[in-house]
Amino acid sequence: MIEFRDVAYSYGGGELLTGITLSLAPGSFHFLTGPSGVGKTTFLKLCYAELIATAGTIEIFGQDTRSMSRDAIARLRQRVGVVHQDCEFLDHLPVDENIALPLTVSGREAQIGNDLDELLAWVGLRERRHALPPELSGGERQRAALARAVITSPELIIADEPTGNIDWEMSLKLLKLLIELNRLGKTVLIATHDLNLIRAARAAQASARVLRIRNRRVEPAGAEL
Ligand SMILES: Nc1ncnc2c1ncn2[C@@H]1O[C@H](COP(=O)(O)OP(=O)(O)OP(=O)(O)O)[C@@H](O)[C@H]1O
Repeated sequence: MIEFRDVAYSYGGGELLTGITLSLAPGSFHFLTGPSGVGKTTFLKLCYAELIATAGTIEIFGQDTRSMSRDAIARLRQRVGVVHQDCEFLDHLPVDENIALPLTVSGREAQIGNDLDELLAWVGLRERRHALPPELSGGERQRAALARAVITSPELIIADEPTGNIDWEMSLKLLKLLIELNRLGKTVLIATHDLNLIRAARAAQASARVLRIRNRRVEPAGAEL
């Protein structure tokens, strides 16, 4: 699904990431970990063509991101659901309209009906559907962001520190949702610094793999995690 071949990325100074060769198979479940500032968000952005490698090749869904047109990148993004670290919403729109936004803005309003009701129930926000984003708790925001990321039925789900600001119980609920998505065949990639979350995931989903950024490289983590 995603192939990195000798990839490097630099924001203009020295290389932040270098020598990355790896692949994420369809249906796999990966964590990406490493201390703050090592480049986790940058790596995720390379995985959905928000950033283009400064050296090497990245293929997403079999397409080389360096040679893709803007339209092709826009089409590729429709196959990826991203839960961003900051979980921003349009504060003047209720939760359900925010979740449906990816369909509304791409002219697919007709799809909203039942899908949205099911999704609200799945993330436990049916009762909160008319609330405005500033009225939501941290956990509710994260679940709304996950619902928004998956409403278009993406094949790949990328979440950047999805449990960053929420308590442990809520983190486990969110993890359960991500594992369910993986069991439905979605490929899942989660950046987190929370090693307990990784341990909990491995207990529930034995095939979860862990990548770590160290010395500017993304590599499989050892058995210590
Ligand atoms: N647009 C940008 N321009 C220049 N430097 C950037 C840009 N975005 C990120 N950086 C720098 O690249 C480095 C890696 O940032 P990144 O956000 O990828 O790390 P991270 O591991 O996700 O950090 P955190 O865990 O704190 O979110 C940081 O030093 C950051 O300041």
